[in-house]
Amino acid sequence: MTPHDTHEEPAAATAAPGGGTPLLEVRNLEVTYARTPGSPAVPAVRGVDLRLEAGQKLGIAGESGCGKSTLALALLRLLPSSAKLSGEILLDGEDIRTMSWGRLRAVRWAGASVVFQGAMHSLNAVHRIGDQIAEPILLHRRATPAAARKRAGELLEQVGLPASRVQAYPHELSGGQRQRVMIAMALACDPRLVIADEPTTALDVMIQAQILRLIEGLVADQDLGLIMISHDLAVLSDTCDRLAVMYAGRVVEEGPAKAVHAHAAHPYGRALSSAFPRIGDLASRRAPRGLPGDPPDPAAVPDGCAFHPRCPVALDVCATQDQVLRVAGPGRRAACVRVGEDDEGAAGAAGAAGAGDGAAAAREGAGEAASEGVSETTGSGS
Ligand SMILES: Nc1ncnc2c1ncn2[C@@H]1O[C@H](COP(=O)(O)OP(=O)(O)OP(=O)(O)O)[C@@H](O)[C@H]1O
Repeated sequence: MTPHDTHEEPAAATAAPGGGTPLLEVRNLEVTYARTPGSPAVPAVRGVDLRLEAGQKLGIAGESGCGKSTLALALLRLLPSSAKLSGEILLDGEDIRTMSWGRLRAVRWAGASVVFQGAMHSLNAVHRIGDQIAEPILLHRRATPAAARKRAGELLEQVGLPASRVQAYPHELSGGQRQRVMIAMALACDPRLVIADEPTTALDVMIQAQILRLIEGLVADQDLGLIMISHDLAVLSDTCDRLAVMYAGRVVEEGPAKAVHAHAAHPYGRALSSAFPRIGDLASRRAPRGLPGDPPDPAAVPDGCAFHPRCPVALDVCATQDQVLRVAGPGRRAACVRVGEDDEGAAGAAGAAGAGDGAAAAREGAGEAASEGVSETTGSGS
């Protein structure tokens, strides 16, 4: 039985206020990459559910290799042919996974669009910026060349660049300006949903903040849905309404962004949030904590909870029992057997381990918590 089968709560990564059709609903999404003959397949995304309304901003966080980019590519069927995709991806109720290529081409610009990291690689070095922005408008909006060029200038102004930059080539712009151009391109056909995969990773902190504010403003003005992907929980909690934390291809925690960042319910969420400094931490010069160990090879995910070998508060049961998302507070879910304990046990032990003592020392803390009456049967869920 997959964890998906045993969800105790319906998928509610972002609750639909009116209960109507959400902008995006992802149900039990699985992506597996085939490898060369003889090598095991890589299950990169394993049973992910998401839900997003227009005007909402969902952050997806996790370490390198946990499947964030695969999830982003899957949402618009941009995966390589070696990837096998299953589940449902409903954009305004229409399944992206099963729609025709013709319909998909239209949806890719007008329904949803993607901003990738590294704008220099995504822009064509030999074409002027204006022509590159105008191209999808010509193709998908059937605009005249003059109207498409005019719209390209307007879009540049919308992202804070002078319309005259339509004449520029990518190498004539700074990294931050190029990222603004990528955002202008993503908005060219008035999409309902924008997926931004590490949109500010290559930029310095000041430019990063400007781009994030720009994205926030555009989402608010145009009532877009936004999915922003990053390894940096602090950036996501600053920009997004809700957060989903991924580990080894699964969502292991979800909830209101600021609450998850400040006080994660899953030990992995806590470790991830202590790995990135908050403003208060910088002021107090508190050093960010690392997370010992590496994420598992997706082709050989450990039995039980995939995080248990690194978990500072793991119990014996975690090595054998798969964990499913369970209620972890108002609007929050986490896939941890220890959800529901009082915080002093689990979070206290997590703090000890996060300070760098390693998993073994932390397990001692967990053991103490367990001997103080923490039930190992707390919501086993499997
Ligand atoms: N085309 C591919 N073929 C085979 N395996 C792949 C392919 N693309 C990604 N993977 C594997 O799938 C897993 C998830 O990768 P993915 O890029 O989605 O993770 P990520 O969380 O976005 O990482 P990062 O933050 O480093 O981009 C990794 O183990 C990766 O090696």
